[in-house]
Amino acid sequence: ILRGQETPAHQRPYMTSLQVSGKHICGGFLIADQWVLSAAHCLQDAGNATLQVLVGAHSLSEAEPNKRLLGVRKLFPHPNSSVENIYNDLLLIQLEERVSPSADVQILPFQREDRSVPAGTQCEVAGWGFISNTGRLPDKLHHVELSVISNTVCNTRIHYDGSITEKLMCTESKRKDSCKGDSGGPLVCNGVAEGVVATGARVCGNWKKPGIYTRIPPYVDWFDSIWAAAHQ
Ligand SMILES: NCc1cccc(NC(=O)c2cccc3[nH]c(C(N)=O)cc23)c1
Repeated sequence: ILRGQETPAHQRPYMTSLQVSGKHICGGFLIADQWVLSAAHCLQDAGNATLQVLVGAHSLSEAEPNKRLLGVRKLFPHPNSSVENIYNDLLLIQLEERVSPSADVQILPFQREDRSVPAGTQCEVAGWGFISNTGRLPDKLHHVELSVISNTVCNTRIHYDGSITEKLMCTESKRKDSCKGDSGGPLVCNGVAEGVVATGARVCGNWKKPGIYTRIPPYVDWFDSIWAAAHQ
């Protein structure tokens, strides 16, 4: 998170850290008591190493009462996700066990209505990703408030020149921005998850490269199909 602020401890209790060998690689968030939503591109950084999901954390290193490092039962990268492009960059993670909700571990509701978030809406994103372009990683959760920009503006030549589909959305990236390590985290607008941080351009905080987020509503049927199969 560039030019945001350290989050008051446990104030975003839905946030999870996706870890490989005890190292934070991506964000994610609890959408049910055994399910986390993140980004498929995060698996690129994982290779075939063991993935774990940290819940209930503020600090990545310090002991905290409700902090739990959980195993992964099954990974469901979106079938149309690809290393080649930014489309369908979603990963559903089935945890080894159900989490018990607490002050520090809560589910975040996601948007089911497929209506675009109006340009100018103030949303927020949180994560343990880069807090500087030189790649400084924080120990504690950060968040930043970002303004939504329309896909029309985001598709102009100076920005993404037509590559932003209706399954993606953009936020301003002038100074404040999400960055490497924030991928998979939620874009929260009016208390509801509307998007997931996509591994955007290789730059952060450059107004010419707005933040790119995978919109959640277009994928609700996919979530439901996975859940139906898992709970048969
Ligand atoms: N909203 C922008 C946004 C959101 C999420 C992820 C990213 N970027 C990266 O994942 C990334 C990947 C590789 C090298 C990189 N170097 C840098 C950098 N020095 O800033 C970023 C990256 C950018």
